[in-house]
Amino acid sequence: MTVSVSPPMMPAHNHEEAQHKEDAQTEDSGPVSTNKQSNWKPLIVAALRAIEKTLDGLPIPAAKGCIGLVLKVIEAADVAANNRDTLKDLQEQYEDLIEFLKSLKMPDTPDTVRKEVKVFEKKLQKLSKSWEPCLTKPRIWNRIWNKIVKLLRAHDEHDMLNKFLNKTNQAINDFLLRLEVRNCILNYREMIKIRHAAVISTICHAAHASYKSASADGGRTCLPGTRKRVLTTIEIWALHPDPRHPPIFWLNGLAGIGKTTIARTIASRLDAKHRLGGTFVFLRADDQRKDGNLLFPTLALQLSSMYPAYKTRLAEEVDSNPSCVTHSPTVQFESLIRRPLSAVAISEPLILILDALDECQSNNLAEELLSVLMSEVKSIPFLRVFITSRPEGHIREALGLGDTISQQQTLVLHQDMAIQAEVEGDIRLFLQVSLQQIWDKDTKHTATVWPPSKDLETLVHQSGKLFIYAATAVRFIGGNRSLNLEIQLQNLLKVKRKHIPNDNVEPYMHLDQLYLNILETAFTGIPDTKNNYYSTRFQNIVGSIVLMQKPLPLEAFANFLHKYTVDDIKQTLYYLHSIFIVPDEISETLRTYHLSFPNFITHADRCTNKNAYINSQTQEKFVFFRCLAMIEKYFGVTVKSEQQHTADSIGEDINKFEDVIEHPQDGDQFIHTDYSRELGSGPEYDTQSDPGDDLYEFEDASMTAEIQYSCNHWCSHLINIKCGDSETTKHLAQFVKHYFLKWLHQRIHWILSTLDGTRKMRLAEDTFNIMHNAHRWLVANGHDSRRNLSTCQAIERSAHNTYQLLFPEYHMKYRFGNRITDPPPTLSVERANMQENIRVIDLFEKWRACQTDPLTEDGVVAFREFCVRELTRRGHRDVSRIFSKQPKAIVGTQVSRADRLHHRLEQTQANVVCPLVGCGSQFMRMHSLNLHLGAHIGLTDRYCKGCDNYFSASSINRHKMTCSRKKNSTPQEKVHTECASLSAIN
Ligand SMILES: Nc1ncnc2c1ncn2[C@@H]1O[C@H](COP(=O)(O)OP(=O)(O)OP(=O)(O)O)[C@@H](O)[C@H]1O
Repeated sequence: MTVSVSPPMMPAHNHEEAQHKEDAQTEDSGPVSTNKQSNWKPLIVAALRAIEKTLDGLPIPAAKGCIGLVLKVIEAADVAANNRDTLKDLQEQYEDLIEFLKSLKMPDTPDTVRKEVKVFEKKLQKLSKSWEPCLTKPRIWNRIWNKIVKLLRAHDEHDMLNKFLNKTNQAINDFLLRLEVRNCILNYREMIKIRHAAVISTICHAAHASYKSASADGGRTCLPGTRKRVLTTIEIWALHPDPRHPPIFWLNGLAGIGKTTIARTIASRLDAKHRLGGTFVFLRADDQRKDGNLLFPTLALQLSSMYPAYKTRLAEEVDSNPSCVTHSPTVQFESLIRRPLSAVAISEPLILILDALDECQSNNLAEELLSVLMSEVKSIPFLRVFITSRPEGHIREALGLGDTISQQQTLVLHQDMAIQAEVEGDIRLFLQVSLQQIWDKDTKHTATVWPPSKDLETLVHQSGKLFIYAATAVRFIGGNRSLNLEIQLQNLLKVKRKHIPNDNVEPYMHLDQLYLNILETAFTGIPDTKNNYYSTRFQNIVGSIVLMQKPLPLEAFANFLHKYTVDDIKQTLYYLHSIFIVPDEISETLRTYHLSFPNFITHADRCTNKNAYINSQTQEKFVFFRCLAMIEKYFGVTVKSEQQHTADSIGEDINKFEDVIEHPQDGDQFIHTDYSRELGSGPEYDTQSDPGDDLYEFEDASMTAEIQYSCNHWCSHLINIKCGDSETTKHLAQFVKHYFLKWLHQRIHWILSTLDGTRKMRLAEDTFNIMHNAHRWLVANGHDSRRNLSTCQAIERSAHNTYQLLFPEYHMKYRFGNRITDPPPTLSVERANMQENIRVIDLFEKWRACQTDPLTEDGVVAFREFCVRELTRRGHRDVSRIFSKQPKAIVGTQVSRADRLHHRLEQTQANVVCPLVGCGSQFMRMHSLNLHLGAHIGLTDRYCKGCDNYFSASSINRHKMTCSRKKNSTPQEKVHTECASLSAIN
């Protein structure tokens, strides 16, 4: 901002100005004389004009001419005086303007405004320069001549000044207009940005799927100097400049051979070159990372952080069709990857990485993802996909389809001769570097080379070309500082005959030996008898860790096991630090380093140590019983307050629901299933719909981690137990009789109180899968036992009633045992609309983002209009019907009974405060605030299908009674359930 405008672009500079002052002094010698002059002047002019008129027609032309001249001189003097005033005003205006422009040069002025100020200043300068010569007086030093010239030029100067004034005003107007337009554009852009950010934030994704997220071994990449050939091959493929180069690269190999480490190294190298589009590292122990449905949404989010144009297009796509995020992989790819990518001009390779695809929850889904990639990626130039997995049959099959030669490149780590020749050297280097580091750190004898080359060679040989061996060996030798390095090394080197399993063949023979060696150290000094305290403790602790569906924090795990303390667990795992990550903090999770260990220890052929071998049948039963015990403990003690809460939030219908289950009525539409036809005779569990597998676990802050685990996973342990086990059947029957309904109520409450539509459906689906699978397990036991039959019937009845409660319009179509994934589309639309209604907080946040003033009563009205606009834009039907006539007053808001109750309950522990000025109501949950805000703007979002009307939260209950009286002919519950279920959603 170096340009400056000088105000005196007028001719009245310096001496001129002085001259003016002098003139003014001589002309106006004081207030009195001025007054006199101004009083006399019109009289004189009038007299002269009268004389001029009387001289008309008289033969004295000179006299008339003289009078005319005098009149002209007087007029010119007036114009000149006016010019002086105008000039003065202009000067003042310029000075003001310059002051104002100066104030706009402050550091906090937005760049756009600075730009406009600069342009405006330049314009003013130009103006001043162009007019200065015209207004400058000739320098004549004679005062009389000066005055004469001034009088002669008075009219011209007047015109010039007028033009100048006009031009200046025009410049000012231009400046203001440009500022306003720029501001509007900025606001608009900002709003679009906020809107896009809000849309993108709704995309369901796996938060920790990127290669940068923490992993079990600290996210290590290949040790420099190792895997040179593999890395080069992959990099050449990835960065090949031909856009038609095979777009898919599949790296496969045995467990623990080092695929993930290679993928991570490639990812970090491509990332450094800005060629990495996104990564998804599948992991079976993580609910989101095992979910293939989240692959494309997660990659899309990662791509959007790379390309702004992609982000904009992605937001538009999701905004116009929000369901595309949860649709089939084909639709997801089209809407989330292909179309947004078309907004980006990709002229260099862009790589997506899918690591450990074999850990995707469902084989079918993995195949579907691969087939989408195989058919779609080739049509996007430069887009490439790098996939790693174990050589599983379904992946091999899926990648074997189609024109594989032109589409994909495959590298099999354990079969490629060149790589196999190199791997020994890599493992040697890895062992050498890692063990030497441990030695130097531990002993400070940095001059000694350790381990001796003979021992090193033995270790290299024993590794069997598996990196996992080398990595575990390094952890075994140096992972526990209290153990002697030499002794640990020697323990590893001794391969005992008994550790060579009978039928063990390559490739895991050496790894199994390593695990057996390590396990033996854990049993040192323990009597070799079966069922002693230590081996039972080992079985229960290690068995639970390897069989549980997801790792628990250390303390929660101890609580889950109940009879073992944190110290017991640490003691048991003391010598197993190379296999398990045992955290120091009890709040951190306890887990295995590598999946190869659970595979090993649960196979009797591989794990020949009888004390250590985990019989999965026995241990699954142990974990199942612990789950039931946890649920029993929770519902037996704490459920009372929870039930109160449930009844408040969902309405009384949950109690009616209980009645229906306990005392079925004639009107209930049960579909009595022919078990043999519907479910088959044996336990053919649908592993895809295993409750543990397809679960977005509900995290309830009132529950501890072990209780949450038990509620979510009890059935996934049940279905792994052999059918017909009488002890399990007995426990299951007890559970169904005493706690199943309470467990189901809890889940229904979760489902109904979940606002996120996808999550809601998932939770519902998982709840039905649990019921179906538990039923299947019982059916597989046969119906001969009376107890079995009644347990089966109780589960089936509960499932029907739950369906009726959740999907009242479609309960006739429900068939027990079928998947519930696809409720008819109209249902989804209606539910989506209801959810739109209640997203008051979302809307409010959005609205507040564009507001600066505090929210007054007018603000509430404006907010309500905003809601109407937004809901209409989103295609909500009958928006006008869901708002009452007047928004409620801010102070003393009448909220529903449930809100008031919440308010009262939550006064002690408020988390959120109503943001409206003068209200100040406090709530514990966003849900309650949401209801409350809805009440402020007069949202009547409770819908009754019985009479097709909307009601406010406070009047829906009253209406229910009237409505049921009107509809005597139809089953009362039907209407009530409808009202209740929808009101409960809110
Ligand atoms: N080049 C390498 N340099 C250093 N460490 C390595 C290297 N390759 C593998 N490792 C280590 O070996 C262990 C096993 O490797 P990784 O997890 O990559 O195997 P994987 O083939 O992906 O196994 P899985 O198929 O079971 O997932 C890890 O602890 C890893 O840190």
